[in-house]
Amino acid sequence: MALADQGGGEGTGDIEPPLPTTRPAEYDQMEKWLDEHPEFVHDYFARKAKRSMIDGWLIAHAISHSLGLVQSANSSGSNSRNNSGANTPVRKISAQEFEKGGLVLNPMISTVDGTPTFLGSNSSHSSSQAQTTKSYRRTKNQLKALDEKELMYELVMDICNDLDVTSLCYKILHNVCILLHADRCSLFLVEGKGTNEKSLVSKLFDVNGETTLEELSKVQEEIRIPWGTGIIGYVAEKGEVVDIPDAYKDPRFNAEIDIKMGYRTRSILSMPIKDSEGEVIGVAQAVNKISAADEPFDEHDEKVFGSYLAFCGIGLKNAQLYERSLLENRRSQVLLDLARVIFEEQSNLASLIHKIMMHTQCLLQCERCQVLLVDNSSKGIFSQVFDMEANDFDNSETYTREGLTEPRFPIHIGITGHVATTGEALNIPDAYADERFDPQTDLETGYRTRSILCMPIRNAHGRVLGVAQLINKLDGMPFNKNDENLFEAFAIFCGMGINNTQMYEVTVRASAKQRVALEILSYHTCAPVEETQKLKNAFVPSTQHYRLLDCGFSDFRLDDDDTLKATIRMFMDLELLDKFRIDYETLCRWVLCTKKNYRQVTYHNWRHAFNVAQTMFWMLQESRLGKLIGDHEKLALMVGCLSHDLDHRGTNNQFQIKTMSPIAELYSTSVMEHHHFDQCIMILSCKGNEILSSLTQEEYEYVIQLIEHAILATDLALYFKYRNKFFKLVDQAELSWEADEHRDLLRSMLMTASDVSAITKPWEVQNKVADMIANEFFEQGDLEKTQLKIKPMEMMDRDKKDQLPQMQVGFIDSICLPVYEAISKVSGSLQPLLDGCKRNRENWSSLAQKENTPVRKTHQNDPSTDDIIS
Ligand SMILES: Nc1nc2c(ncn2[C@@H]2O[C@H](COP(=O)(O)O)[C@@H](O)[C@H]2O)c(=O)[nH]1
Ligand SMILES: [Zn+2]
Repeated sequence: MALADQGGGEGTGDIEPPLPTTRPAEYDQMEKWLDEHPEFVHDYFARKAKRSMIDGWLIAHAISHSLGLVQSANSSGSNSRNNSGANTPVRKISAQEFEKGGLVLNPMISTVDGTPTFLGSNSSHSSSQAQTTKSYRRTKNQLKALDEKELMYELVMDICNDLDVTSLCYKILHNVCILLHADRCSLFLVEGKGTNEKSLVSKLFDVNGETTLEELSKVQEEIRIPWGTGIIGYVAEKGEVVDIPDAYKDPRFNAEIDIKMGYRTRSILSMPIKDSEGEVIGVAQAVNKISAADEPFDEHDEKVFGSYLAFCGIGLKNAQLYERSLLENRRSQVLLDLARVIFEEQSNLASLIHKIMMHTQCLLQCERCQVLLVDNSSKGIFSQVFDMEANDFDNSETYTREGLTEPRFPIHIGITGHVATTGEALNIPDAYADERFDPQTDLETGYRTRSILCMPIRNAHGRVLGVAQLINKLDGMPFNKNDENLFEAFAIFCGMGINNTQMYEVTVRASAKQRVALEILSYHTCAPVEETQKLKNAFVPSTQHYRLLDCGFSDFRLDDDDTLKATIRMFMDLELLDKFRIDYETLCRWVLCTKKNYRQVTYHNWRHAFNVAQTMFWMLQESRLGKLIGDHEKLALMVGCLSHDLDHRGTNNQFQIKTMSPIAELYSTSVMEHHHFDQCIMILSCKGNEILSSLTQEEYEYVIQLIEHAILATDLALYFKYRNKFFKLVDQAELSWEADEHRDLLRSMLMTASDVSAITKPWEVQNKVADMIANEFFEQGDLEKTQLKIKPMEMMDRDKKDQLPQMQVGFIDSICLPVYEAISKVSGSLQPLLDGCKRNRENWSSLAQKENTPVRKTHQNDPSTDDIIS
């Protein structure tokens, strides 16, 4: 928004109407008076200025540095660019400001009305400005009235607190004019390091006692003088004073400027300005002493000049250091802004690159900015090209013209190709003089490329992801060192941002692929409609029919359909359907699906899960436990038993770890048990399987937590961990139904008792089941031998199959008997389990004696068998 528009608010009266183009004479007089009374102006504004006026000033001064870009970008503060990410404020300063000093801008902030701005109300610029204006300055006439000592004191005081280089230089020259009665003064500052790179740049030129700083900064062009050239160059190089009475007689004098300015130089007094270490940091030059007889500068002038410049040197050095620190601060702010912008945009590559280009173009003030990304799969081509022109700021919709250029073109062509393939940054002042430059696009579009700055964009590992290219600086100059440095920092941030975004996109794709895979999987794992209908319509025989309340129950005589119906019968008898409003068809589908998700492995299959559930059912129905255990717990225990070995692969936890299976990557302990629980949740959440859907959220969370606990408890490692606590509570008759921890322990022990309950079954059943278990172990042992090339533990080594009886005795002694003894103490009705277990021990023991091998405590999860496991 232009400054004149600021007063548009009707009736605000804050801003004066714009001045007419031809100003009345008194305005000029008034302005002159104001110029001469800065302390009054300052005081007046401090008291009277409105915030809108200050904003107007800030905007006007910011805009003048940033060409038309700022206007269009400022107006983008509206929400019209939501998708493009253009709402993110862009710091509107150019890289040139880093070189020369100028406005000091605050970090980007939002104004009270939410419009993004970088024009903070308490900018450090205003504080430095305040330093230049707050000190009281005497008028020229007042100064004339002072004697030489007083004058020197006044003029030293005038400069000693000013930290703004431009204002300080102006004051120095203004004061030198007064001190030396010079007609004009100029000041040149040293730039660059090392004799070869050093030069002198005019800071202020031809200042006289009347010119204001504002007038000077409007008209002055930069004059650059090579080191050692002319009078100024000589003074700087030699560090000596040069006093020339008649300039035209001195061969070092260059009359060109006189000709250009229409001025006649007579006498010159040129003197080095040195810092406290004696290093020349600038040259001040006084021209034409004003005196009645046109006398040149004399020795006294040299002395006065020298004394004053000694103070000026210290002040100037301080101001330069201060300016540099502000510069560094601003550089950090710009890079921080960019970092923030980059890291807040991680999801959309196009939007991220747009933001980067917007910031780059604003900062480095160039006609075009391009980002070309190397194709991920085929490294030989650029697959994405983003192109932004300076005037694209005006049109939010066409901000990046990705696709205007052939989107897939070979990487090795032109400047960008060179940078992408070599990783080398290029700063080309004249594109047409560089043989790597391909003028084809210029020819086709009529555009004229002049200067190019091209940088590789790398990821954290140094891999080139693409290139960023700037074309034609707006000021017509080639890109300089400062541009290179800033652009390099940009490229580093871009690399990180682009890498993150690409990774994010890969992750999103992977996650989408995973979801598709899960959809397919869930289709295949869910029960088919016909099977569900068949089970739903089937007659479900009684508990007695299936002998579900026989302690010696075996599934051998049941076919698969019977196992499904018997499962439903158990849910019915436990009244779980009524208590938890489980839809009958949903229960049928869930049971079918659960069965389907058991693999056809030798032992850890659906039949095992069904048998475990039957033992739990028997315990809940036949013992006093059924009265003490709550309905939610019963539901969780039954679901837990049926789900506790879901998707078992016939191999144990150690095998998952040894083979570094994906499941072992997910979990470090109770590896398979966690997987069984995950599968259980997956099935329970599948559409049509939601048997817990009528529970309140709180109930649901509680039951799920109980299921998880129940399934994890089937890891014998956890059984060993917690059983002693339980045994102690039981032995000391301290088990309390009120204590959650005791209930947890009891449920865990019931899960173990059910899981290994084949050991309690009649001998024919136990013998057959033990055979299945042993065979599954041997299958794992075979895999370990053939695939892992390791010696399996004895229990899994088919060469040791004769040792099965004594191993079974070991299993009974170390795992089974203790748990059955403990739970039968909790409820006498559970004694049949202990009795059955003992009977089987007898049988295995006598077989072992026949084999004549000593009984060994042998089990994979028994801590006392660590020697065997290792
Ligand atoms: N050596 C034997 N191990 C057995 C027997 N019955 C069961 N088990 C093992 O116990 C755990 C139970 O956990 P699960 O949840 O995986 O079923 C498991 O390691 C079984 O292999 C047996 O008669 N002998
Ligand atoms: Zn099991």
